[in-house]
Amino acid sequence: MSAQVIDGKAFAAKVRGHVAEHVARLKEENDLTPGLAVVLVGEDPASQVYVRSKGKMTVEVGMKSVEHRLEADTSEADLLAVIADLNADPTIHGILVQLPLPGHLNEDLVINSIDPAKDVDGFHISNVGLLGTGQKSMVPCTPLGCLMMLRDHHGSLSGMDAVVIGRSNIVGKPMAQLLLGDSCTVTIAHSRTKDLPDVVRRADIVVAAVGRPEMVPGDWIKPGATVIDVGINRVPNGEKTKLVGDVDYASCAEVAGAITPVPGGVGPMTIACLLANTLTACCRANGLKEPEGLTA
Ligand SMILES: Nc1nc2c(c(=O)[nH]1)N[C@@H](CN(C=O)c1ccc(C(=O)N[C@@H](CCC(=O)O)C(=O)O)cc1)CN2
Repeated sequence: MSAQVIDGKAFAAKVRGHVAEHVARLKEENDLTPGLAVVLVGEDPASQVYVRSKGKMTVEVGMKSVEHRLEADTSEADLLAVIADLNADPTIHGILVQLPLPGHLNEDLVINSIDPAKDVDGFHISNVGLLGTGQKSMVPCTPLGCLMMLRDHHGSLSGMDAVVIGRSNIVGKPMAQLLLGDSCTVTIAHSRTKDLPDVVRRADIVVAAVGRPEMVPGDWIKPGATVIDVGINRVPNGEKTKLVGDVDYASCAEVAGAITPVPGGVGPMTIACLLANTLTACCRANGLKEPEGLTA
C-alpha cells in the first residue's frame, strides 16, 4: 500500500484564501480590519524566519500586521509593558509572543499577561481551561491545523482510535482535547509509555509530536491508519542539513492510508490557523458572526 499524501501546503493556501475573503467582507460591510501583533525577543534564526512569514501572510490576507522585535536581554518588565500596550490597542485583535523565549524570561507569566480574547496562540491558561471543558476558546494553531486536515480527510472522526505521541502544552495536550471533542477514543503516549509500538499499532489516527527525528517506524503503524507528523527536526545531510519529521516517512507511507509530509504538511497549517484565529478574535471582539470551518 502507498499512502495518500495530505498536502498541508495546498490546504493552508486554501484556508488563507477563505480568511482573505472574510477579511475583505469585514472591511466592506463593517469597516473593520483585523490586526495581528507579533512579538519576537532575541535573534533565534528559526524564530526570525517564522515571524517574517507571519507578517508577510498577515498582510497578504488583508490584515494589519504589527511586529515588535526586542533585544535578547529585554527585561520581563519591558516585555510585559509592550504586551499591556497591545492589550489596550483596539486596532489589535490578536497578540502572539514567538516561542521559545530567552531563558531569563518566565514564559508562563508572559503568555498569561496577554488578554485571553487576543491570545491567538490559545496558550493562555483561560483558553487552556475553556478548551479542556469543551467551551468556546482560542485554539492552539498547530493542533487546530491537524484537526482541520483530519476532518477534511475523514469527514467524521467519531469513534476512531487516536494516539497522540507527545504531551507538550503547545501540541500534545490540546491535540488530545480536540480529538476527544470530535469523539475519538484518545491515548496520550510519551517517553515513559510502556509498549509504545503496541499502543501506536492500535491507532486509526497517529499524531506524532515528540521532537525526535524519525522516531516512529512503519512497523508501528496499523495498515490504513492516518499519520499526522508534527515534527520539524533539522538533521545533518552530507555537508548540509535537511528537515525530517518525527516519523520515518518512507516506511510509514508504505503502511499508512494517509500521511502528512515534512516539510509541507502540518507546518504551513500553523500560520494559516494563526490568521484564522485572528479573524475569529476580531469577529468575537465586535459581536459579529464567526466564520464557519475556521475553528474547532
Ligand atoms: N508563539 C508560538 N511560537 C511557536 C509556535 C507557535 O505556534 N506559536 N510554533 C513553532 C514555530 N512556528 C510558528 O511559530 C512554525 C513552525 C513551522 C512552520 C512551517 O511552515 N514549517 C515548514 C518548514 C519550514 C522550514 O523550512 O524550516 C514546513 O513544515 O513545511 C511554520 C510555523 C514554534 N514556536
